[in-house]
Amino acid sequence: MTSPRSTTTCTARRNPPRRAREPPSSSSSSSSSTVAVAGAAAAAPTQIAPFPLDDLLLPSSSSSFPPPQPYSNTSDASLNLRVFLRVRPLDAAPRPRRNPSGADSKLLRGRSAPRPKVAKGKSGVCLIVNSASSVTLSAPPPLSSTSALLDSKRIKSEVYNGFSFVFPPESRQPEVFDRVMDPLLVDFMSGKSSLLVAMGPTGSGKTHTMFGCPRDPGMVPLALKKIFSYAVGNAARTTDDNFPRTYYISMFEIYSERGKGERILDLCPDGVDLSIHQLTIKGLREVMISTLAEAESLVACGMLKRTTAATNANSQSSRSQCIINIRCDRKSLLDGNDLSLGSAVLTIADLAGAEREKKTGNQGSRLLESNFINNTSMVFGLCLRSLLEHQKNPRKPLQKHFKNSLLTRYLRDYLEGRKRMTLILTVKPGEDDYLDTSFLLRKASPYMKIKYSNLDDFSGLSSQKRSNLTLICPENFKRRKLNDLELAVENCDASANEDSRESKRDIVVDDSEKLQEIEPSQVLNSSSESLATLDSKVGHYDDLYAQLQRVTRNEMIMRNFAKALWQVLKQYKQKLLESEGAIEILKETIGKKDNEIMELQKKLEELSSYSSCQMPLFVEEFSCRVDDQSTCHATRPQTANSDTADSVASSDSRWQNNVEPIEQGSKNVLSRDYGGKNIEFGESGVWEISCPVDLTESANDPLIGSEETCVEAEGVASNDTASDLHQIGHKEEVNNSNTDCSYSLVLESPKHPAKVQCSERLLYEPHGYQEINQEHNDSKGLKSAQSESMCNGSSKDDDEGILSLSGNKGPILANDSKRPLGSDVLLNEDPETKNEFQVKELPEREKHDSTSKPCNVKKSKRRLLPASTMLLKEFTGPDIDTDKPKQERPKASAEGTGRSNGSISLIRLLNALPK
Ligand SMILES: Nc1ncnc2c1ncn2[C@@H]1O[C@H](COP(=O)(O)OP(=O)(O)OP(=O)(O)O)[C@@H](O)[C@H]1O
Repeated sequence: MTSPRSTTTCTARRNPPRRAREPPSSSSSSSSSTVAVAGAAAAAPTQIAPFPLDDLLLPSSSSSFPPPQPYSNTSDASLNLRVFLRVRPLDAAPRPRRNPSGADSKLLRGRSAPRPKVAKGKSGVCLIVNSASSVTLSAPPPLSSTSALLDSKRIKSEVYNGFSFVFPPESRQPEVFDRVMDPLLVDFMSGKSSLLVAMGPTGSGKTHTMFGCPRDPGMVPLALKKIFSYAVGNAARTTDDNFPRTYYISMFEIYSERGKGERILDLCPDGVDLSIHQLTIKGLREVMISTLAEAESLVACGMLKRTTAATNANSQSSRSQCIINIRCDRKSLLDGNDLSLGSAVLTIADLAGAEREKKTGNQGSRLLESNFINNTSMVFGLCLRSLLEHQKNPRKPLQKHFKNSLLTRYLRDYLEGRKRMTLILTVKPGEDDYLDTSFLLRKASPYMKIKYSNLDDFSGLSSQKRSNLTLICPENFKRRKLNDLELAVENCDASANEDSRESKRDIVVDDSEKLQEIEPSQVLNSSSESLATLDSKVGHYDDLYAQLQRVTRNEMIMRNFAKALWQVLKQYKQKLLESEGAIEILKETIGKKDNEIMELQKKLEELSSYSSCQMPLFVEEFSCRVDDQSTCHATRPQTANSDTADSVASSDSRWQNNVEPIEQGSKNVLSRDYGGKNIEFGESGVWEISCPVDLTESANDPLIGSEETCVEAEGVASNDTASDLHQIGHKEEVNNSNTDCSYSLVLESPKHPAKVQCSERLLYEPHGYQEINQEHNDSKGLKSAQSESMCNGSSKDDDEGILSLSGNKGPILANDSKRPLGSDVLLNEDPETKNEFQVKELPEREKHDSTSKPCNVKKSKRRLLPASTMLLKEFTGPDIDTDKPKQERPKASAEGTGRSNGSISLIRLLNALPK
């Protein structure tokens, strides 16, 4: 093992301080004095004296600030990122010592300047401290009237609130330490890692705040002092819970050499260029420190090694981002086992300040350095801004800006909110610094809204893994390195601390025996190789982990999809079952209905057979009553090609049988039917069925129900399976005879031979029936015709010649053979066709006319003109306006019978007919 003291002996400043050109600002004197101090420090490379901490460190109790609280124990409000603001004195001359009689008083004697005060309203100042958490930034007054006009709309002053604390220019380092670093140290000692970053424009005092100078030490030396005072105190108190702590320091800087990309340099003595992989910096030396002196020497050595250069803005401007890690390793010595309980790392980052080319006057390589510095500052700010926006709106992804610079890659856990970070902003209050100060405050003040509410839970597996690796890798390297170093130390420095070496040799006793036979360089090489192998494995594990995450996510997606699909399928299955149930119910219903239909059909058949056998009433009623002796014919006399099949037998036995004489002398019912007879059509075509009727015999019969006489016909296919015959017309012809009428039906015959039954009824009922419903089924069970008449009972008043209607309900009986006076038939005197039922085929023209009126049996019901009206029209002329609406007709007859003139005339006419 080596000691920090030994590493300081080979100090060589890589970038020796150069004297800067005189900056234009008024702080030139202070700069030169600072350089003088720094030069003095560099002039004694062999031995770096420890910082005079004791006489400068103010006890917390003597400070006006309250005692420090660890951040982790504070209230919820303090869970935000803590942003401190430190205002550099306008004239940053070295401050007078509190105790001028101290050891270093010679350096400052005679050069002590009064502490610069920034008074409110004092000219030359753009930043005024309002309170402990607020400042006001005022734009400097314009230089000329023209620019005053241009700048008239510029914001004159801005107030920035919410800082964790604002350190005024006169504040001293211990005060800053108490406020900023002490709480971090408390957390650090209790095992929590944290980061302190100093940000600000060049020359604003970042390095001064972090490292200070021998007379005015900054946060790092003060923290080391506190750490070791704590360690000594605990050692004096025997043990610290049986958990002895071991501290290590590692330092490195990230810089850019002539703009050739970023590099990492180990700031420890004999440090070399390093590389970064993930969060691990390969080859970074970590030196164990056991005393304050060792630590201070190591830090001083690193500061001397850090790249600095003089610019117009800062005589010793940092040209790199410097990072110091102080690691505390706790071990358990219980049961004699050396078991690590984990490490906490306190990271302190002194960033190079953003700079303007105009101010720094940089050229060449310095200018390239400026670009690198500004770029790193910008990426750092972008990371924090992205974290803030992500926390404000979690739907916004956390941008991976950290990839754009080595510094942000190394500090990724802090920049993504997994570990606590504290910012200290340093600004210059001069008017010349207005732009830099304004830029910094505008950019960085919102960062105080970043929250650390879920520090413990937020670190996922990946983060945890990275953290472990970060801790493990240096530890492994350190162990191997320590073995090597210990061997070297054993050979060259036998008077070193034997106890310490012995204890460490015990830790690695097995390895050391082997390593004694190996050259140190070989050990180093093998260590580097092992580290490289480990790094590659880490990379491999990272890839595996990323793949695992992808697979897990895909699995979740597929699982959810399968669940949703399963639900849909279940719903469909349920619906299917319901449908099947409904189908079963319907099937049962259909079966029942089928049974009912079968029963009804059976009943119907029974009724049909009964009616054909027992009740010839229908046949009789639908028989053609041309006369008792005549026969009916269905003919086609007028067609050209009707020679062979013109005349069709129309008189069958049933027809003849059906034409039975009815009770003679009975005038109760008179029915005249066209139909009931079967006429067979041999060919398809349009046929006309006509029957002349002699009305002479029934001229004196009382007429009832004549107004509602209907004619229906139905074609029946010969095979009794289909009904294709259509009534497509209805002809009525009136001849100049009051005894003859001709009634025709125009039928369309199908291709198949068919039978036709047609009927027309005129009912006479002196004593009356009000309603007659008839239904006919032929012997083959086919419904053939239906006729319905409204009839009223009637009585004939011979004296008056008036047919009075009245009646009772009753069945219709068989008719007599008297020809009725058809209400809707016309008189025809044609002797040849008299009493013949003819079937004629219509000419083509008439076919078209007829077929254009679709007619089927069911629709053939129509309301005919009352027979009385037709007859009266014929005989009396148009005097009787029966077609007019009822309200336009005369209300009552002259006789006061309440009957219409038409009815009276009809009755008179009927009475006048020869019997
Ligand atoms: N609070 C202060 N009190 C006294 N002197 C200060 C204070 N802050 C800064 N200075 C002095 O100002 C000069 C510049 O400070 P410093 O080098 O720390 O600036 P910086 O921000 O680190 O600049 P850069 O980013 O260029 O490195 C130094 O000489 C330093 O001593």
